[in-house]
Amino acid sequence: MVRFSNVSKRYGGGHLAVASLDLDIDRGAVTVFVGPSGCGKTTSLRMINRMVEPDTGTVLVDGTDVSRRPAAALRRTMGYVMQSGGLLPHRTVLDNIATVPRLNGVPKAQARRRAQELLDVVGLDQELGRRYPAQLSGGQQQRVGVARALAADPPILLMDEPFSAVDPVVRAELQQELLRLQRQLAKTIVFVTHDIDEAMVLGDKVAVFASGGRLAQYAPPAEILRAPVDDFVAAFVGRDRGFRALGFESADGLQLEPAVTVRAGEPAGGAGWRLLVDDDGRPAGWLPPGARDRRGMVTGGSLFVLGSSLRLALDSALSSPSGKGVAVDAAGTVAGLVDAEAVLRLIDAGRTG
Ligand SMILES: Nc1ncnc2c1ncn2[C@@H]1O[C@H](COP(=O)(O)OP(=O)(O)OP(=O)(O)O)[C@@H](O)[C@H]1O
Repeated sequence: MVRFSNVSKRYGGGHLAVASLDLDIDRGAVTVFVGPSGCGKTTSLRMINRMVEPDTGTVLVDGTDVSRRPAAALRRTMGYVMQSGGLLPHRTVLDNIATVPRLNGVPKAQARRRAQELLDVVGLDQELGRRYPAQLSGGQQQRVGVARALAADPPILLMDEPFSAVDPVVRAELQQELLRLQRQLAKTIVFVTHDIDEAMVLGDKVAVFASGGRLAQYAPPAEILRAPVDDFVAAFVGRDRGFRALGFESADGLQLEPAVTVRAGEPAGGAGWRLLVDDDGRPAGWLPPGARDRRGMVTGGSLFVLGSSLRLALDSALSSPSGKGVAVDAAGTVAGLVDAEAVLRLIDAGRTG
């Protein structure tokens, strides 16, 4: 889809911003460029839509050298979302979203109707369409930026640190929204960030750049966590990478223990830890040894939803007051208990088997 072939760039006699980059970006997937500040991520991204021209090498989109296409026409085939949102302050939200379709000659009423639909797509209230960008929160502005990039239905979306100016909670929401959208739209997305966690959440593949514009590793996130190619990548992906890598491991095959449950209102017999459940069989909390009724109940501990990762399975056990994680099915009903050692045994079996 997008291919960098031996691409280099140096600005005004300085250091190499991008050094002999060879990279194939998969169609319909999210590719994340990640790395410390100044390592050439934005420069590489901007070479795709000719906002920056390479000194040597070629960037191909669908087999065509982008330098052979007029820059303005090329850019209209690619959505572009940037950190600041880049919205036009004197235009309403709807008119901002309709910008590219209007440039492409779509009549005003039709472009506005499409813009209205896109508000829904990115999870914004219809009523916000009449406002101006300054009357929106940072997270809302970023959603408008995504809607605007999608307006002409381009096959490629270029996103340059689009979520870095919003707080961590909104940022996590926007990441999940983007993944949801991508499941429906299957665009080719190139996403720049300096946040390795964001890269791991979003990327089907992650390109880790090092200083001097060198591509250090290009692989799916699980592989980068499991097998960083060198000390730079290992340091960049962080200390708890072993634990985070479990987030990409399936928990299928994990043996659950039967749960000793007590329904609210029933006598709480038994000696050890007992799990209190509501009338629908959903977990309410734990009764410690000796506790007779729900006045002695302790809550806390994450739930392990069946089908999710080993990371969540282990976390449910480690965070549980009883030391056993609570596994639930999709309806939230208790399915059994997770023992940390069972998780470790499964990891071990994967290593040796
Ligand atoms: N227009 C420019 N003129 C001169 N030097 C530039 C220009 N744009 C970028 N550079 C330099 O090129 C190098 C790569 O910059 P680039 O913005 O691509 O890095 P980045 O990895 O995206 O960094 P950041 O995460 O800080 O945005 C840096 O050393 C930067 O100072």
